[in-house]
Amino acid sequence: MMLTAEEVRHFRHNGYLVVRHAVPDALLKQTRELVQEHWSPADELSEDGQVKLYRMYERDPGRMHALVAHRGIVEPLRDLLGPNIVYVLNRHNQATVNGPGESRPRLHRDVLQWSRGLVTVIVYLEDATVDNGCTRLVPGSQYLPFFGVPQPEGGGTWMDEHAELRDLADQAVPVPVPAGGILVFDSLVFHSVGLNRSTGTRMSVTAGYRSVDELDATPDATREILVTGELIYRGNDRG
Ligand SMILES: O=C(O)CCC(=O)C(=O)O
Ligand SMILES: [Fe+2]
Repeated sequence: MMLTAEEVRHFRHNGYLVVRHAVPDALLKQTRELVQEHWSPADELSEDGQVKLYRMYERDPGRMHALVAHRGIVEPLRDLLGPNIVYVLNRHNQATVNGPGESRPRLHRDVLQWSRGLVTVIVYLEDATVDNGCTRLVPGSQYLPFFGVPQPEGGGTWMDEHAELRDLADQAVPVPVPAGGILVFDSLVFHSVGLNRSTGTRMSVTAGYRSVDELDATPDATREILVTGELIYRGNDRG
């Protein structure tokens, strides 16, 4: 075990966990350079006001694999998800540049429901502080019921579209994480980027992981990358 039983319980109960010093400086620098090669300050802003560069793995499989399969990330994930884990290419797989004053934060979930679960990992390439718009989240909100309404372009669920959830918006807490640290959360936790009141950027990579699906006999290699263990199949339809 890399995480303690208390940390695992914290993740399950509150829905998130911060792991400091997960990514070493050289890998952090290499990833920052990669993002800088693909980012232009003129890039269009996302719904919540950030520049988001999607399909990062496809843009540079070598450097992205080095990051998303790095043991500083995968080892804590093993304690949460078991020994067989895939990185998904079709949710997140993105670099984010949260620029000064740009964001219009909206709390949301990254997936619709728990039985098709996902874990979101945000790797901070620069310090994420209260001032420059660190991620905010509502602890324990992974246990709230299903709030469907799929978005037109896929993605999760916006809290502000559900009147029943309005009072919870005030319960979001900021989670500062120094560069090289990661925030791991149950993708059902309501969260958002924070407003950047500083003069600099807050650069990060957002990644989605899940356990290998023991009932999927034909994993789609074009949409998931094994990062540890093996692609097991345990369906009892094999005669
Ligand atoms: O960058 C952040 O702090 C949050 C990003 C996020 O929620 C997302 O990309 O889905
Ligand atoms: Fe999100």
